[in-house]
Amino acid sequence: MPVLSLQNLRKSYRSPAGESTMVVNVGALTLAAGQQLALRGVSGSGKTTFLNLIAGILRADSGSVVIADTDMMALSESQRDRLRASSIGYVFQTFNLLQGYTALDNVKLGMAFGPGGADRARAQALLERVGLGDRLHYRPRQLSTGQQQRVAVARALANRPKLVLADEPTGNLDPRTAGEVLRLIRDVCAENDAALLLVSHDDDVLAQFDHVQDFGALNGAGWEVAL
Ligand SMILES: Nc1ncnc2c1ncn2[C@@H]1O[C@H](COP(=O)(O)OP(=O)(O)OP(=O)(O)O)[C@@H](O)[C@H]1O
Repeated sequence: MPVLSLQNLRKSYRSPAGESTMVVNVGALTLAAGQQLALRGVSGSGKTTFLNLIAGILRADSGSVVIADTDMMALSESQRDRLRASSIGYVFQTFNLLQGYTALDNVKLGMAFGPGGADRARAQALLERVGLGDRLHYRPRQLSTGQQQRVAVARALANRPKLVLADEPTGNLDPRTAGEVLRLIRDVCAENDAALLLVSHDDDVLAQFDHVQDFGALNGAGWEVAL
């Protein structure tokens, strides 16, 4: 059974002038456990919208998104939130860390709704693995941008999700740290047999993937991807 299976996914936005613009129009995409796919896309091409539809943060106008055996489109918003918390790790472009909490607590909170609940030892081990062993008790505003991004990566991976979505996950890191963080994301996904769907415009990031698709060219034409 695929970890992610979507069909005929469409999403339009209304412009401030009231015109409807279709931003996502994807015919089919299937990812099995352990598969890793990168989508190359320029700014504004709809990549974040696409990931938000898969994560159930946004609701599509039509089409289907199935995570393992659960149809996202059939769920209420709170059910989608629960499914996302238990099965999906999302590394957001803007991190979305909770400002009032330490790095360690941010990772533990990310685990609270997962299958194993909050696990301090695992949270600490992941933060050590992203090079933040000496920043466990720092709050986001006491961390550099790149350090915040690494906390976000640790949080997304903490639950051993079946599906990991990553939106420019290394966009704020220097090339060396970016390479390490990307390696970490890919290794943890491989260890857990998780599927990984990453979007980026960075050629160094894309070069690490065996499977790369051009999102900008293919979205809108109702494209289909099967690895
Ligand atoms: N709530 C909204 N209402 C109207 N238009 C929107 C809305 N959200 C996004 N858009 C438009 O949809 C398009 C795609 O936005 P999206 O954030 O998905 O792009 P992206 O490819 O992730 O870009 P970036 O890499 O710059 O983050 C943009 O042109 C944007 O103006």
